[in-house]
Amino acid sequence: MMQSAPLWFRPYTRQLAQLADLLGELEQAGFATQALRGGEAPPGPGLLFVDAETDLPALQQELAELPAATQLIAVSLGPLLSADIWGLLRAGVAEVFNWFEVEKPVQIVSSRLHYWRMLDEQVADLQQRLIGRSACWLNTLRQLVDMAHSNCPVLVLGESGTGKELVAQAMHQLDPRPNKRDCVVVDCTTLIPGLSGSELFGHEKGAFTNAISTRDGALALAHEGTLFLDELGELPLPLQAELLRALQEGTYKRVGSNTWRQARFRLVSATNRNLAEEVRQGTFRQDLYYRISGWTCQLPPLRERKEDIAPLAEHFFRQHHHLTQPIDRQVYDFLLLPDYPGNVRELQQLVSRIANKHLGEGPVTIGDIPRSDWPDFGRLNAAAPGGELETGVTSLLYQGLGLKEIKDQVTEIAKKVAISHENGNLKLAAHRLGCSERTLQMHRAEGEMVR
Ligand SMILES: Nc1ncnc2c1ncn2[C@@H]1O[C@H](COP(=O)(O)OP(=O)(O)OP(=O)(O)O)[C@@H](O)[C@H]1O
Repeated sequence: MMQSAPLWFRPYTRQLAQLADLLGELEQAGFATQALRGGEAPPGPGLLFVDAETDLPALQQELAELPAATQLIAVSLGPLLSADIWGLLRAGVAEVFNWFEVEKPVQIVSSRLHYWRMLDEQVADLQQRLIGRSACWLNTLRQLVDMAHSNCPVLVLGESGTGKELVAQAMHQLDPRPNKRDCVVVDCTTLIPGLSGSELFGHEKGAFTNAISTRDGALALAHEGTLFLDELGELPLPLQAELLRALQEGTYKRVGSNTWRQARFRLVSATNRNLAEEVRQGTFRQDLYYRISGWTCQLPPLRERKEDIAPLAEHFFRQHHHLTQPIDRQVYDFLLLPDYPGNVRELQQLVSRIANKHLGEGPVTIGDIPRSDWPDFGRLNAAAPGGELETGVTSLLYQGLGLKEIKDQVTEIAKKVAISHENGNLKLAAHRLGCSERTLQMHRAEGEMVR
């Protein structure tokens, strides 16, 4: 099968005869390959040909200048040291293998490309519902697709309002199991230990007062589907033991019954608590923690992905409030100011208040912001004596930094904030800062080197 776009490659080896053979094998398998010259932007996934003689530190520096999401396979034409392999992976390469050591090397390339195509399609689809375009959010979405295609139990961690439930639902939707059934949500804050987990395991008629009929619990309802345990950190200790048994054995008993029943489901749990810390303190069972956290997905707080605020706000204005008119730039600028301890939910509520105050058919403007939501002008004037900026600078001073180092640090923060607030658009960020675009390009390249 011929690929639509050529598969680009860059040779970092002098074994040109072997390289030609290997490219021939790829061509024969239907891959059109094309050498990418230095300075050219990668048009899609690519191959890096290396060997034991390759200057890997220089290559790693080169990789740091590529866009963060570039999909790369390193193909070695000879054995590499383990440290070099890990170095390449840390530099952002997804796969490293020795062409002459593995069986079916073409198949490795082809499977990886196939997976990446599926990944890109599913991430683009997810972005319609799980809004965000920041690098860390895109990483989260890629991880989400990976997790959905694995069998592991997944633990979703994140502060309140970061989208844990949304992520769990998306994982169920992406789960490729044929004939999968429902996603059953259990809010662990509502489980009552006195009922011995009737909500989870079900009960027999007469098992306790008010058990007027036999009822299935969440495990039975989630059979062949997904069980989503929300706020798992709140699960009472006695129920943790029973849940562990059910997960280990795949069997459970209804409350008041002696019959073992089977349930097979995909487990997704979520919490905003630090479960690892709770395990250390003995308030959460270690064995259960290991059982539920086959894969851990940490959702970033909104304050760490401010580029996502504008698209999220736009989504809420358009989808939730059906506003079609333009949103004034000053409104977006205002929305960037809060720290959002309540994360996306807090932004959603703020957008609702603005949308509800908006009148008529004109654009949404700064006058639509309710007075109670106005910025804390004291905090905004942080540059004034005694403000946050002064506190920060004082701390740098006492760390022994001189005027130039302090100036450099403040400059770097200003560049980072401006780029983030302009959604990565260097031209607009440079305009805001009154500096050249090139100054910001250098800032970005340095940032990516520490990626
Ligand atoms: N990336 C996103 N795109 C669109 N809507 C989002 C996104 N993230 C969160 N939301 C919305 O924000 C609200 C809170 O999300 P959700 O309930 O999934 O968060 P949570 O982390 O489970 O919160 P909690 O821990 O408080 O239960 C929901 O209305 C959800 O639809």
